[in-house]
Order: sequence, then structure tokens, then C-alpha cells
Amino acid sequence: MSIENLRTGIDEIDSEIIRLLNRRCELARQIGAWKHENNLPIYVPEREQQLLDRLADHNPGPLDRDSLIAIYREIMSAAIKLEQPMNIAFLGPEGTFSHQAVLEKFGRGVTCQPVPTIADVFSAVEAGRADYGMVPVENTTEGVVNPTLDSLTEANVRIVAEFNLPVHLLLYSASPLSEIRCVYSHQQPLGQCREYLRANLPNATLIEVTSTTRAVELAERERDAAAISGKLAGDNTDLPVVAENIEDNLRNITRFLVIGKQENKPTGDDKTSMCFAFHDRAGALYDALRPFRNHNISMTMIESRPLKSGHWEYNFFVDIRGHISDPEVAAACAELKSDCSFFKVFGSYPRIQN
Ligand SMILES: O=C(O)C(=O)C[C@]1(C(=O)O)C=C[C@@H](O)C=C1
Repeated sequence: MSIENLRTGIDEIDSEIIRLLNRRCELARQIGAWKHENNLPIYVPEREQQLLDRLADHNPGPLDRDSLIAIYREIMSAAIKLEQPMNIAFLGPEGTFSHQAVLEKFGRGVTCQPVPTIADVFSAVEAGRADYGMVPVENTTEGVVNPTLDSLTEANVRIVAEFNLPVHLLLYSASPLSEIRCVYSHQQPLGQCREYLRANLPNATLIEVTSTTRAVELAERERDAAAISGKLAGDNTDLPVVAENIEDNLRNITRFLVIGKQENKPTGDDKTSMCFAFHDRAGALYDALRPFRNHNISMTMIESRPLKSGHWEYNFFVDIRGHISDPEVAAACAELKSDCSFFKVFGSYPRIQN
């Protein structure tokens, strides 16, 4: 077949896709009207997860899974925009990895609302200034993000979804590697390419700044300076890329949480996050975790954070498989709670597989 004929085939398919996309949008608009009448949330993470899983299972190819999911991310984003415009708070400024997480999780149909700190993301959602918030919670190289854990215990919000963002770091500078004297970045990326810096820039001064976006701005002003950032923060700079993928761990992934106010329905493959504390005594942690074992529940994460009391008492943060409405999960949590001085469930949400 000639290229002209092939392109005519594509034009015909595109017309059909547009017709079908508009029919889909019309159905979404009707769902939106029904949700407004019944006072239900527009964003439904459990439905989105089921839909994406179903698409991936039914995809015959040659379209690859990630492309299919990215396309549908934008289709659902457009549907949300028609149902009701939504705004998402994140740790700004624009260009940060949190911003990238918002764009990849919610698509381009939502309004992005950068705020100065992680605590501000929580308060924006709590006060209703933002519909949802995107916060980093842990990274495969650098571990947990403490301000997020602290705010979770204090704020009146729920975890409604999780999202894993692969973090690739680039070195931007006007100078070649041999002439770079100082490197700007946020504390997390600096930690994520510690080995690279030791091997390639052992004499450079490392300067921690508030965001990767700020790092790029500063590196633009000094010839012998460099910035480490992601591609999004570097998109608007004329600085050349000196090195790519400089993260030490090739599976450098940051797990983000979407916070909001709603409660999700179970999908059959969920996670529940919680926090608890107890008065110190021999075997207390062992006893506290026993209900999970007794009810055959697997724990996917445990972290501790000292309480601000200064008495070496701890908050324990635990993620388990299952939804809080599952009878076994509910029973285990009730048993655990009865043993604790503090107990809070942050929410149940669809589990993302890696
Ligand atoms: O099914 C719904 O509740 C919809 O609003 C539709 C839709 C979609 O585009 O498929 C859009 C937003 C929701 O988060 C989930 C799904």
C-alpha cells in the first residue's frame, strides 16, 4: 500500500476515534451530573484502577501497555474536566517531581496548585482550597519523607490513592564536567546521586536548595555551577545537559500519596495505611503486630518516627494489604487499637503494582 493510502487509513480511524471520544465524554458528563445530585466525589480512584487494569488485560498490541495507560490517563482527565474542574496542590514550584507526579497521575485536565511546603499541601486540602494533594512519602534510595508522615498523623485528610514515579536525574550546566565547581539541588536528589558526585565531581561544593526548579535558576546565573533536576524542571532552561540518568540506583522510584477527603470503595486489591503508638513495655511492638499475623494480613511497610514528647517513644507507620471494610482487616485493626495509646487509619486505596 502507498503512504497516501496508509495515511488515508489513519485519517479515517482518527475521525472514528474522535466520534467515540466525544460519545465517551457525553457519558462521563451524565455520570458527573448524577454524582452532583448524589453528592459523590468526581475523582474515583478505585474505578480508574479497575478501568486501567481491564484495558491492560484486553490490549492485543502492538500498542504497549505504558502508552495505552498514558493515553487513557488523559482521556479520564478530560472526562474529569467536563464533570467538574479539579485543582491539585503539590510541593512547588512548577517543575518539581511532585508536579510531574500530578501531571502523570491526573493528566493535563486538572489545575496544578504549587504551594511552598508539604504541610501546606495538607492544609490546602483540609481547608478545601484544593480538591486533592500530591505528597511524596518514600523513595527507594533515600527512604521516608518525614514531613509527610508527620502531617498524616496531624491533618484531617485521607489517603485516596498512591502513585510510583520513576525518578531520573540530569546534570545541567553551561560548563563541561571538568569545569563545574558547585552543584545545586534539593536534598533528596543530592542524596540520590551521592556516588555519581563522589566519582565525577569530588571537589565540587554541593549546595542544598528548596527545589530542583530553584537549582536550575541558580545554575543559569553562574558559569561554573551545575544543577541536578528532573526533565520537567529543566524543560524551560537553555542550559545544556551534561549527564543523564545520574541517579545511583537505576530503580530510583518515589512513591507519592494522593490525599483528599473521600473514602474509597474496595477493589479487591487494596492497601490500608495507619499509624499507632503505645506506652513502652517489653514486647509491646510484637504484641501490637500480632493481630495482623492472626488475621493472615500481610504488612508491606513499617516505619517509626520519634514522638515529639522527647521520651524516645515512637509513632509506627504501617501499610497492610486489604481494605478497612474487609472483615479480617477491620477485626485486626480493632484488636490493635485496643492496645494502643494512639491509633489512626489514614485510608484504604487501590494497590499499585510495580
Ligand atoms: O466512572 C466514573 O465515575 C467517571 O466519572 C468516569 C471516569 C472515566 O473517565 O472513566 C472519570 C473520572 C473518574 O475518576 C473515574 C472514571
